[in-house]
Amino acid sequence: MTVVKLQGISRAFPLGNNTVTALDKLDLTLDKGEFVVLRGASGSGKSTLLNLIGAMDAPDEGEVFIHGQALSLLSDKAKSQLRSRYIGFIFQAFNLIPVLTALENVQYPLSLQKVPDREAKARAEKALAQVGLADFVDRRPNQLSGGQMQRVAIARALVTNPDIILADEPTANLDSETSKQIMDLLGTLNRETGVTFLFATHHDFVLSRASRILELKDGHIVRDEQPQNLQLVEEVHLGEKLG
Ligand SMILES: Nc1ncnc2c1ncn2[C@@H]1O[C@H](COP(=O)(O)OP(=O)(O)OP(=O)(O)O)[C@@H](O)[C@H]1O
Repeated sequence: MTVVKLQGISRAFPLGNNTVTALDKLDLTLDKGEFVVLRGASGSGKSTLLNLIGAMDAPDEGEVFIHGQALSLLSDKAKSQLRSRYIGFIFQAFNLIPVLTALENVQYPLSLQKVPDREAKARAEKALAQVGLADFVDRRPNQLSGGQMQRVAIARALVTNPDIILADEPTANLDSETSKQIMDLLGTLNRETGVTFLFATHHDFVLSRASRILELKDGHIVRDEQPQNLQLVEEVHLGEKLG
């Protein structure tokens, strides 16, 4: 099932008297359950792409479809409803609310959806248990490690049962061991819940966990591969070397 479709997307930003083209006539389809890594040098357009899919920004040309719904036809209110219903976000800086406990942070998106308190609390507890934080529900962000804060942020993204979770460098502020644990957790959640993940990252160890690897360069997708194919390519090269 297609969750996201981008058709002929272009996005440019003004820079002095010039414009910088961040994305250039880009097409992309993401299906339910994919675990997609988005790579590319700094400035290649990764964040711009995530912002467009997350309905946080609009393209200059082309159309973004979420569940077949063209975003350009929606009012701001309808867009934020669609965002809250179908899309979860995980940020590099965690973006937790400091005065709220872990439980309250995770409950927050449900209160925006007007889910009754009791149900919201039960769902938030379940999401925190899913990320291994059942014993930390009453802690505030400053009483948690970086890895634990990112787990709270993951629980907050999951709690609304989104179809897709967008993550911009989710492991950028974590040490490598914690980053690996967080990636393993995202992989497990992807398999268990079927949620599609799309995350921008510079970390190479993530590649072995991906079901699809996209690479952006100068606003274009220059690579779109499944790891099995990658392995095949590596084997062929190896075969060539051995042969
Ligand atoms: N709000 C903006 N105003 C002006 N230029 C912008 C804006 N947002 C992005 N750009 C430019 O668009 C291009 C793509 O930026 P983007 O942030 O999408 O890249 P990125 O791949 O996410 O980079 P990084 O890995 O450094 O986060 C860059 O040249 C950037 O300078």
